[in-house]
Amino acid sequence: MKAPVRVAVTGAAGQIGYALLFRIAAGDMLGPDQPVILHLLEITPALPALQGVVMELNDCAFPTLHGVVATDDANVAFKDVDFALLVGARPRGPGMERKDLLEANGAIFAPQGKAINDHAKRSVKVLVVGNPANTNALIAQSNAPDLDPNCFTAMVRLDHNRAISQLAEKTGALNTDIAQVTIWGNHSSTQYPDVHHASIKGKPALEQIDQAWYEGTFIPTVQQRGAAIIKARGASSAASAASAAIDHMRNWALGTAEGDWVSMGIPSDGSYGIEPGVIYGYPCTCKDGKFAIVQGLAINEFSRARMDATEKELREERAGVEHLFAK
Ligand SMILES: NC(=O)C1=CN([C@@H]2O[C@H](COP(=O)(O)OP(=O)(O)OC[C@H]3O[C@@H](n4cnc5c(N)ncnc54)[C@H](O)[C@@H]3O)[C@@H](O)[C@H]2O)C=CC1
Ligand SMILES: O=C([O-])CC(=O)C(=O)O
Repeated sequence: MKAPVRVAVTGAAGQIGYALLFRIAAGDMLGPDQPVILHLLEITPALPALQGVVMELNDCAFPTLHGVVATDDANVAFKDVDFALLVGARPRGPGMERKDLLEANGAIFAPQGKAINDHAKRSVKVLVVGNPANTNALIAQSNAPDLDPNCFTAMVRLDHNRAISQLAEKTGALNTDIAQVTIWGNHSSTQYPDVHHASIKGKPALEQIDQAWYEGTFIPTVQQRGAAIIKARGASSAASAASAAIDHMRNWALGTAEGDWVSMGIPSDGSYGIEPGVIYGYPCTCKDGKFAIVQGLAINEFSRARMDATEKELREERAGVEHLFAK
């Protein structure tokens, strides 16, 4: 067994929290040889419910769970943490876009970014799940000037996994037969699920699906999947979101598979003509705890227009929250 690492999860008494904590504690995120100490943050009124979750975590007697800290104080929650999953935020209801949550949720991420800046390990890996995830990640990052900007990422992995599953279902392949799918841009309905470089059973995906299905069914299905789940369940996706968060962190910490990549919302460095200063979904490989953007992919006009549209939305979201950035 390795020495334990500290993993903060905010919104720990919420829907996603309930699907996430037990898997992290069981070793699904960092491996069965990596003990964790969970740091759980909630708002004060949710502390009794959080205590119930802590009781259940303890009752599982997980070999990899070496401790739990439950608190309503962000300075305690982020103290010395190696990983932080920022889930705590309001979910949307039917008929809303995720950016409609910006006013209610944006304000959560400035103080949390500052608390991470002041208390977390300098190597902390932060994943923002709470919506609108990309812009909330930007708010947190801008309030953490002492940390490497690349400590902050946003979750587009659920969209990535949805894209894989749609392709598998359409072509009768297994999820594991599909590689090199990309979600560019925002975790919103402007995201661009790109299969131009993807393969199914080692052969180009675009040769195995027709363009009409790609444009008319696949792209809108992936873009609108969150809304479809809300309509069906009456609540936003929780178990699949938790699973994607685990995938994102596991790959970031432990690496991506040879010959494949994953989609991560990361600070743009100008790659693919995307303006720096937004958190944008890119194809990434991970090694030794660091991510790198996959470079050199050919971008045709179809892709360019969609990559630019989602960048534009992110710049607009940013313009609406600049008052929350650290001065
Ligand atoms: N990026 C993605 O792919 C996805 C993002 N989401 C988003 O994740 C967020 C959480 O979703 P659910 O767990 O379903 O919501 P939920 O309402 O069940 O749970 C949210 C929890 O956060 C807590 N919370 C609120 N403010 C907080 C603060 N300042 N500090 C700590 N905790 C706080 C609440 O008390 C609540 O327990 C929502 O914004 C939702 O839209 C959901 C699915 C996928
Ligand atoms: O759609 C929502 O509001 C929740 C979410 O982000 C998703 O399921 O992708």
